[in-house]
Amino acid sequence: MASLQECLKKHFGFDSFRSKLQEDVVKAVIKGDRDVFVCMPTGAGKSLCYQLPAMMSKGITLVISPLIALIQDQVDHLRELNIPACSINSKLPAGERRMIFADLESQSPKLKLLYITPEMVASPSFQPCLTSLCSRQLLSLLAVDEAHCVSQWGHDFRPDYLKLGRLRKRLPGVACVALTATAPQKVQKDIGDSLQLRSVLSYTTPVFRSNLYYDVIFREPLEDPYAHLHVFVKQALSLGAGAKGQGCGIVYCRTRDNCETVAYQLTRLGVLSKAYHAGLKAGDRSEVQSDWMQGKVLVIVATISFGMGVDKANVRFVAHWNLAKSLASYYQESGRAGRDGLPSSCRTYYSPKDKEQMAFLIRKEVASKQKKRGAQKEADKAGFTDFEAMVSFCEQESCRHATISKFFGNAVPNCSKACDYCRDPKAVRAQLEKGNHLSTRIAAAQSQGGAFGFDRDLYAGGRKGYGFERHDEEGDEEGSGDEDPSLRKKEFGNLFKKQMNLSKEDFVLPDEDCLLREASSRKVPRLTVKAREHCLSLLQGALNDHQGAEKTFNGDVDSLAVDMEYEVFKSSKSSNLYKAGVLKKVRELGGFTSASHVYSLKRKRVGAGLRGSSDPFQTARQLLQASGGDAGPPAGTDGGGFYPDASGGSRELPVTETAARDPAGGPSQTGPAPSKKQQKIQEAAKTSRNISLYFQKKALVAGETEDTGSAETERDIPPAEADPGINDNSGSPAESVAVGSFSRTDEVGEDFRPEELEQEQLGGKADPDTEPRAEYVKTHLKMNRKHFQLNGWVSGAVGADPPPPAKRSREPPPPQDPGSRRRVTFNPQVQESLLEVANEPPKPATLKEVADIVVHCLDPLYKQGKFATKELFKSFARHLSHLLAEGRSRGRGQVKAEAKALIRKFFGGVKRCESEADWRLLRAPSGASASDEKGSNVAM
Ligand SMILES: Nc1ncnc2c1ncn2[C@@H]1O[C@H](COP(=O)(O)OP(=O)(O)OP(=O)(O)O)[C@@H](O)[C@H]1O
Ligand SMILES: [Zn+2]
Repeated sequence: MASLQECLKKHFGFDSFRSKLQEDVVKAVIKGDRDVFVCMPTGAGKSLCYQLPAMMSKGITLVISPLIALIQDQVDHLRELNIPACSINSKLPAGERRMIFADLESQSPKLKLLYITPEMVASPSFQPCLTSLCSRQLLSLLAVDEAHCVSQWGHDFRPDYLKLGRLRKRLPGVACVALTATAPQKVQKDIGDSLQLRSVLSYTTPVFRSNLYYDVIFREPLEDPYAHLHVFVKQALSLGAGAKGQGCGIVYCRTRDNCETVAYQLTRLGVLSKAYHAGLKAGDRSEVQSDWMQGKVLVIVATISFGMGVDKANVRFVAHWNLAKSLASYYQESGRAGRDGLPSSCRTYYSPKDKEQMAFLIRKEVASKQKKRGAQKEADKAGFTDFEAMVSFCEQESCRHATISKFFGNAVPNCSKACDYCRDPKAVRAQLEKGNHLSTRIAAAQSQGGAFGFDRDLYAGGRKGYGFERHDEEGDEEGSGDEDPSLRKKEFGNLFKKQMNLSKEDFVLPDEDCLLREASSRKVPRLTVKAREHCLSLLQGALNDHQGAEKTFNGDVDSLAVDMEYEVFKSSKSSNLYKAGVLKKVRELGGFTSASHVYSLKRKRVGAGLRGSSDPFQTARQLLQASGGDAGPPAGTDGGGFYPDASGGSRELPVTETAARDPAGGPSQTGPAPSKKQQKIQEAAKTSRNISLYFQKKALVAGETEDTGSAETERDIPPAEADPGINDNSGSPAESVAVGSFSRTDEVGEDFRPEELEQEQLGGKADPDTEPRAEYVKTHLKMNRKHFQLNGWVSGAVGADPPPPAKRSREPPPPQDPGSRRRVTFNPQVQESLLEVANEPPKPATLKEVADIVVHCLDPLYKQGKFATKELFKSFARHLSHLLAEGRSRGRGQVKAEAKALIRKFFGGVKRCESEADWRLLRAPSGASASDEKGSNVAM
């Protein structure tokens, strides 16, 4: 029999093991007399720990992996190496499936590795196969990848992983290897218990990485946080005067908007940075990633969706602009720095507001988990405790490395001034004291419950614990389409009536964990905390339904709810006004939509990820027909310099006693290049033709060329045939806007917004380009009409025939023009409220709104041929929007005036825009009104 080394070379093309630890694990697994637990960082080569033994054993290795996409990566990779690997999954065409089963049932199956999800392994259809393999002793090893998913304490808990315990019982003679990159102590214990690991050999890499310098900066007290970040980036990348600079960096943000803004600001300050998030088209995303990988872009500003599988050695810093959701994830994300072993920095910008928002999101996530699987208190605490650990990391006066090591059950390391506390404890204290109001709150909260007042009983109570039932989420759960909208209206109305009947003295102070801003303010007469919380939950639900795309945590959208509520609260003088304001926002977001809308989004979302993609397992046929391919020797990977301190060792301890783990771990995704299927997933999530697309990539740098993939973005805009009114600007880069604009003024009323179309797209709307287009438009119109009717909870016109369409205009309606809402007969009280809203000082325009305005203003000029290319038009629109949105709060009217003024100014200087350099000198308006501007050579 060939030696271990020979097999390593023959099958995988590696000359040696990546580390002693890897070699030890492989040997232990091959020996097979004990179960093995492996905790090694991402990219350290865990897969080989079962793949090599699989190739050296007689039978088949069953690999459990949580995601089809991850499985596909692995299977693809193995096939490239000419290794017989396959997966059985629900997406497999019947023919392929039959062939795989036939092979498994044959006397000597060709397959060596069979990848399967925990759901599939527990499914009745797989049982006969499993039994047959067992009874013929053809199962040589059970490998459980991403084993932390088994733990309710782990952030990626997957209930189906719990079924593996039962599976284990059915395979008494088969050794098991459990692998993870993320395992705090209690997770390790769970893994051992749940998988019923026996006499476990534990192999782990210590978490401490001496080359990483950790620090925490309180963001709020900073005068100019972006400038602060910029200084940090320059230092980390050695970009000082005269210095050549080295390496690159990652800034993590929670929201897409933050990504865009931070990237813009850093670029503006001189460090070329690009945003990376799920709102970008797949092509743009891989371009950004590849530019960053190649060093063309120094800083990637990303949501957490970036980084899995990215294996770049010279990341000199990882900064968190927003708080990570747990210490485990923070460690994992920050651990992407310094993989070459050179000194690197990990910084968190901490903000109490961030903390509140994150707590809010976690609570929401927990509530939704509870809704799905019933109360599981222990599990639900995990999110909070892990988050509390993250907060403590930021707020404690102690060594950051020590905090991390303890969290993962390691001994306290010798930090040697590799953190801000060990370097300068006084400065850390001073910073904490500066955030004094914060500490006071924490102290109060801690005296009641956990840090931040996470009253566990309350959380365990789920949505009820939140104060009252949140019907806004019920429809989603049922997905049945038979939800009665009047219930919502009634609930809302009753609540208000009840709350408003309370006397002043009845004002109930907010709970400690109340997320409302200025929660105890009595500014609005008769508006109670409870009513505000209810409104917050409505906004939150609407935002979630509206946005829906970024799956990782979905934090992006939900966190806005708190701000939105506060915005309405701040600007409301009466509770009626407040109520109208909230409803308006909910409606704008497409809230109170019919359950059928909710259903359609759900369906599409599933479709986006899993349906309609080219079958990733097509090559199974070839494989089983032994055509194999001629992959030749595998691409070797240089293993050098990876985690210089990644030493570890085997200890003959039960997992429960193990102290250990990884640097930089995380849910795995092998290979940096996104797989075909992942690209499919990304693509489905991308196709936003909303105006926000104009902002979703680069373009922040003057002189930078624009990708032409935008044509793709627009290809699936519903065509004009559905209604001639849509047609009037076909071919224009702003056609997406036109669809929305048309719709607003069409019979469905002014509520049909381009954002809704975007939502459909982001939510993975069943390919509009395969759906008959007229049907597509019709569906939207119908849906919107229903939504509008539901919104008309005070309307006498619900169900009434729509009046003839208003004159079509390509301009959006004035933002708060009550007259434009002609279709619904409002209850006078609310009508009055809306009028009051209209008289309120203008709301500050969001970047999206600014963009919308800018494109509307620019579109005619594009049509007049004032831009050499469509890309220039878009790039200019982005630039202008950022200029106008930059740090200033003005209403839409003012923004529009300023936009027009700037455009006039610009075209006062150039006849036709030929290059990005043309607008290099264009500056944000300094309060000059449109009428002040002169010299325009364009009519607007
Ligand atoms: N002995 C080795 N020599 C060189 N390269 C290796 C060796 N073992 C593994 N690798 C390579 O290291 C890379 C990372 O390996 P792998 O994907 O198994 O990491 P992992 O620990 O499973 O990470 P994750 O946590 O993402 O699952 C792969 O490209 C793999 O081919
Ligand atoms: Zn320290």
